[in-house]
Amino acid sequence: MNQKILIVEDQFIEANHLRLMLQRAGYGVCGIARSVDQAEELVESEKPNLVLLDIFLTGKRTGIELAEKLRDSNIPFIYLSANSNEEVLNAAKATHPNGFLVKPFREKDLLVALQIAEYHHENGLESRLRKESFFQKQLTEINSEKAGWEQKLLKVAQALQPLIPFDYMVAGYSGEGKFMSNNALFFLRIGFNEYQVTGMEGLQMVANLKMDELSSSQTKTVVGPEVTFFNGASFKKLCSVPSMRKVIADTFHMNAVLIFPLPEISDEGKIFFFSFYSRRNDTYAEEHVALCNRIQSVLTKSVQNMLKVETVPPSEIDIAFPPEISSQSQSVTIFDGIVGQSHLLLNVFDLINQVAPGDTSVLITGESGTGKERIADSIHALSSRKGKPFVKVNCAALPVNLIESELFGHEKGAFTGATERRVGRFEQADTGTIFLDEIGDMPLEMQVKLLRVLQEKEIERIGGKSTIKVNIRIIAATNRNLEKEVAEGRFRLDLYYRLNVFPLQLPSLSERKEDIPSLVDHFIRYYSRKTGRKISGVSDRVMKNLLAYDWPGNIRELENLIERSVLLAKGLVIEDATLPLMRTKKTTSQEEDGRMKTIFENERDHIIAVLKKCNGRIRGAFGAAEILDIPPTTLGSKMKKLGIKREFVS
Ligand SMILES: Nc1ncnc2c1ncn2[C@@H]1O[C@H](COP(=O)(O)OP(=O)(O)OP(=O)(O)O)[C@@H](O)[C@H]1O
Repeated sequence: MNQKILIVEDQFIEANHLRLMLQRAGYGVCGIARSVDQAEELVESEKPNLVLLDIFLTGKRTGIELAEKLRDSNIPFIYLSANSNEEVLNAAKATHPNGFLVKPFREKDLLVALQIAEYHHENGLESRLRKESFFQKQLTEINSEKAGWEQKLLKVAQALQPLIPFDYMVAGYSGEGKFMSNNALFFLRIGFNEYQVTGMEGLQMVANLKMDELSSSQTKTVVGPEVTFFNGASFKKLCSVPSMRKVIADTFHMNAVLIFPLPEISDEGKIFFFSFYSRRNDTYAEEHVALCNRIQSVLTKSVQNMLKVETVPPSEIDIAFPPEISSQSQSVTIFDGIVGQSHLLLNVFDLINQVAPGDTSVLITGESGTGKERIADSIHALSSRKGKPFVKVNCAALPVNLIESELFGHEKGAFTGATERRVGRFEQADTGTIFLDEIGDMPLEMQVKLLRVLQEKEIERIGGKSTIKVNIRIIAATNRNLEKEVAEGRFRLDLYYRLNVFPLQLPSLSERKEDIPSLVDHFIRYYSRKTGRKISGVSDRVMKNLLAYDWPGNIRELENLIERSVLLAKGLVIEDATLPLMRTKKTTSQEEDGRMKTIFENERDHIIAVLKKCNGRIRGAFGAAEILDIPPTTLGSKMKKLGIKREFVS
């Protein structure tokens, strides 16, 4: 074991004790630092493989500051700390540690934590390399295909998504020019593997700008030769002056950008570049810059090839560039039964796609009824454990005195009433997955036992004399704020860190109201089939109310309401759906309730108003598409997305 470990700990006795434990286990200790300054020097001179990091140290700076540097240098680290308050915990969590040990800990805990950290670090590197080599393979395939420039770039966009998350991507030359205006492509993500692709004309139309206004924004958009990113406030500042970035941010509500130039490809001094935009305001980080630098040369070669085989000379491409093409690939069906296409849900799909194949523990958080159990089903179904046991345990529903025997099992005669041997849930889940729902409700004394299962992958039946090895993947879920639970002493910090290897936060329904129309459609179809009733939709008034409601019970509440309404509907359309009055916002006009409409509601209302004027007619002269100045196909897809049905508005 040639591992060099740096100990960053200001308590001399504790540091020395740690050194002895590590050396006994065969690790090399390359230094002990008492402050962040000392640690920085040792990191520089000794290049440790791993750092054990106390949070509060001698001097003003804390271990959390050092952690950020370690992350940038790709050095794994484990925090050593006593239970801390919520603020410190959140800051520590944000640095993505490779482990967390709560003092005092046993030698065994330390060694297991080290093994896990090494495993995750190597696994992380390995999965990164795997993803990157898969991307290179995809590029080779794309290059060998006989397809047009836009089709090829679309495939590049799809291949880039798992490496660089984005909601909008631009590819083209920086600055103004004929070549650029005909070849720049814009990719709006509208599904898991689905994009709407437009040229400049398409963007011009959606942004509602004149072509010369857009060209002038384009001229002002400078792209340098370096990979750069802007998140949140710095992105806002970047967009405070006119540019293409401002147009995109304003039109599609973006909050971060990563600019990835390919300086070797230039035309009359203009550099070819990709820009990735995200609606989240913290998406991009140094790791994306490093990734871009690693894939830059292969992507450059690939784009050069695509440009070479583009048969139509750029100057001959005229304005007849298809205003919109879209793509949909097979993989859209992998999340069968999980309805919605909001960017927040697409982010969740990306994370599931990333984590499902491995054995990593997953912690799903989110309000009650947001679909945590649904997501757990999906992770198991997409993993290599599919077809093996999937055992669900609701920790809140188990009586405290039965929970241990339920989870671990017991031997015959282990306690009064144990007349038979019982195989516990962990054993039942062997080779498969166990889903621990409502983990935040697990009593503290059981948490210690669960921690042992997670660390040692073995259990002991109550009254049993030997340990039993189990091979299980753990998915846990809670609607509680676990950080708060830890800070208030109700949840063990070390267990929290062991479960939180891969956190998955589900958005509430009120954060993704644009998914309501498709969820309503889905539940109506489901309950119509189930009850044998023929219901085709909800009236426009009902949809308005559903969109204005804030859904404290999330999807479950919506599902229950639709189930009830399907049963009670008098005709083919649900005309009445009673929502709790207190929480329904008035929808008649924004002046009445003082609430400003969202862009989504505004767009929906405007389209409905136009459709009403045209008696539901979409195409042709005086059709809604003509009045709205968008292609009928675009209007069709917008109506679908916004839950507008022609028959209900005419
Ligand atoms: N995206 C979705 N598409 C369709 N149905 C969904 C979706 N998400 C959840 N549901 C349905 O909503 C209901 C509630 O979901 P689920 O039980 O998974 O929520 P939960 O977050 O685990 O709730 P709790 O915290 O109360 O246990 C279920 O009937 C589920 O099938």
